[in-house]
Amino acid sequence: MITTRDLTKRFGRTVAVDGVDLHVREGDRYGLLGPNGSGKTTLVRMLLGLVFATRGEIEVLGQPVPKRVREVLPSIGAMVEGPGAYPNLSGRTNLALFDAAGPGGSRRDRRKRVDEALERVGLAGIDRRPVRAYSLGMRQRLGLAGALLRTPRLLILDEPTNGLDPRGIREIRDLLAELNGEGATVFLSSHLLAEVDALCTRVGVMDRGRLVVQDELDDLRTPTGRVTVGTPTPERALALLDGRVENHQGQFLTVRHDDPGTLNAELVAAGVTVTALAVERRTLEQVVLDATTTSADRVEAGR
Ligand SMILES: Nc1ncnc2c1ncn2[C@@H]1O[C@H](COP(=O)(O)OP(=O)(O)OP(=O)(O)O)[C@@H](O)[C@H]1O
Repeated sequence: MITTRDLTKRFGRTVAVDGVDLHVREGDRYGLLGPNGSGKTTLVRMLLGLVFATRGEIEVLGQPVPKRVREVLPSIGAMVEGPGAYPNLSGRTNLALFDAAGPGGSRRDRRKRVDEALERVGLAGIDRRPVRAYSLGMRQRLGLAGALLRTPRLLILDEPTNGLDPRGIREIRDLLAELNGEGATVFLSSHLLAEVDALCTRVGVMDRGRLVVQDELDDLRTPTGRVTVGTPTPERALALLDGRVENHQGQFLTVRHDDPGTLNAELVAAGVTVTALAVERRTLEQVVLDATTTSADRVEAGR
């Protein structure tokens, strides 16, 4: 769906995007993570032909970008850096104008399409208020409605939940999962780990212009070599596993062990009731921390 090779963008002496090989496959829910300034927005803009690359190649929906970008844009729903809207017009009028810029049938069809898009993003009840009176969250939803007008095969969204409250974030996440279930590939950038963790199946991590991680989320969450055991008799388990328990809290023990099966057998054979058993895995946060350098605004003490 999206492939880049050695994609690079320089702004003067700044290398905003540095040799990125991106692979987004059909059906993915791909989350591009990275701190502010790591190059996400520049990368997203290049995918849409809004910024020209200094070096490298881009293919979106099988076509080279920017050369053939006009052919693929009708199949893409995009929202990049704060939805642009005419502030003095209502949300509905803005969307109607946006819709009018594309192909698409009778007046009735167009109105229906606008209504459906507003409904999907939770703005069905909007009145005639101008967009300038909208909250950031409402603007964000309006931008998303614009991206959904033409049942896109591919959604490219830069920080889609920016400015939304927790409930709004949840709603947009559910909506994106639903659209993905209906066949749309979702590619989004975010600086929020939890958001990507909750929604995405595939993750890329940017660090100072470079793509330092790209993998399935499940494959990134490798086991840590520890198993969490729940038991109503933790003392007995502690005595049995002497020296292998790293942490003990109430009825839960964290045990250094590679194989939950043999651990369980050992506990049961010794008469310990096991009520829970879980392999501990690396969190996405750990993956990101391991892959990235210290944050750009941190100043280390010199020696
Ligand atoms: N038009 C531009 N001119 C000069 N430098 C730019 C321009 N656009 C981006 N940069 C620089 O490129 C780097 C990457 O910026 P970019 O906006 O792509 O990062 P980001 O990860 O999207 O961050 P944010 O979340 O803050 O948008 C930054 O150092 C930024 O200052």
